[in-house]
Amino acid sequence: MPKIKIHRSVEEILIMSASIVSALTVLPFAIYRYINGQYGIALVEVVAVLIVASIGLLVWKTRDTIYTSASLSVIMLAGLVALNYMIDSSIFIWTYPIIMTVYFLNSAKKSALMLAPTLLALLPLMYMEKTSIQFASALVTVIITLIFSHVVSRKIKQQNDRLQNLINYDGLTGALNRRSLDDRLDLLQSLYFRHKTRGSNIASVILFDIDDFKIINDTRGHLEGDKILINLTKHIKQMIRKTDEFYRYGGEEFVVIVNGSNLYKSGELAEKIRAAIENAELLKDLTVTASFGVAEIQSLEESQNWLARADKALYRAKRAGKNRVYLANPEKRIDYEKEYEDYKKEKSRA
Ligand SMILES: Nc1nc2c(ncn2[C@@H]2O[C@H](COP(=O)(O)OP(=O)(O)OP(=O)(O)O)[C@@H](O)[C@H]2O)c(=O)[nH]1
Repeated sequence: MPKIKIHRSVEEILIMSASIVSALTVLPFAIYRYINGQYGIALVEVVAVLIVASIGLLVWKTRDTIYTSASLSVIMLAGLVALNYMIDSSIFIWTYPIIMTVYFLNSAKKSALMLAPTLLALLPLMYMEKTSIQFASALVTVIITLIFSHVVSRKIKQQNDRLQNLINYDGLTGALNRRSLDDRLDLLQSLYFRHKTRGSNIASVILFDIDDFKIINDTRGHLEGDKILINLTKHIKQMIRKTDEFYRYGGEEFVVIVNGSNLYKSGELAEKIRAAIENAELLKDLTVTASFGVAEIQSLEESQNWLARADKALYRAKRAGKNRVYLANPEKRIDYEKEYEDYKKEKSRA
């Protein structure tokens, strides 16, 4: 059985670490309360530890980071308010690291929305229990922490977005690049492998390659060739659904990931794209065509193998005369290996 490697995202690692650290931080306090007979408080803390640990486990299993980071934050904030009221306002000191953790886990806007009611709930207690000067200093320090966390979180997000753009998008066409394709295929493959309900995680790849692009470049020039790649990208982005993803795999090769679609449905989409390319005037007075290979996700397979099956189907389409769609049928165990190797040898000699 092949071993499927799972590459965890930074977000997953952050949430799992935050849940472990939170659970381990609160647990000794729960034990301490229990030993001192504060059973109610110990119970709240144990429940918080269990929920927080479950959230970490959920991320590990489902790889969802959006809902789990929000849930983790809500639990921490609810625990903070509950313990402040159950013990006393000495617990308020935990507000500072919790504000930072919430901003660390969520967007600045979401964090502000979660923190506003929490702080409003804590203020009456602080007002009642603290002297005016203590209340004022708590208020000022919380506001400073909030402003600082908010500004830093927004700045990090801006820089992160810019960096993600550079890392994940192709500079010429603006399509997603090969690096993000590799990550995405890995994720889809591992989700498909892990989930029992396979039907909901089905996906297919359409890999296509512009026909005779070298000749187009040689006759019309490289800049005109670039225009074709740019126009083709615009064209296809308008054709596919919001849930589909479009990538430039390299050179004149592109990939569409069709989420929730089987081999035959994706084959139909590939045929639509093929006809659209042929009929669109991507460059004046020139008919551009492309050849397609389509492969459906299958279990117990490395993601690169999934793409390689589409690649083999694409080469068969090229060999059969180009400007056509071929499907990689997972059930049909025909050995295309030799044909594929011969074709590659032939290509490298040309
Ligand atoms: N204009 C332009 N050309 C590119 C770019 N990237 C790769 N190419 C060219 O794409 C051409 C690909 O040539 P081949 O791999 O021989 O493929 P082909 O001519 O399309 O032939 P078939 O695949 O057999 O149809 C090469 O001439 C590359 O220089 C690019 O970003 N812009």
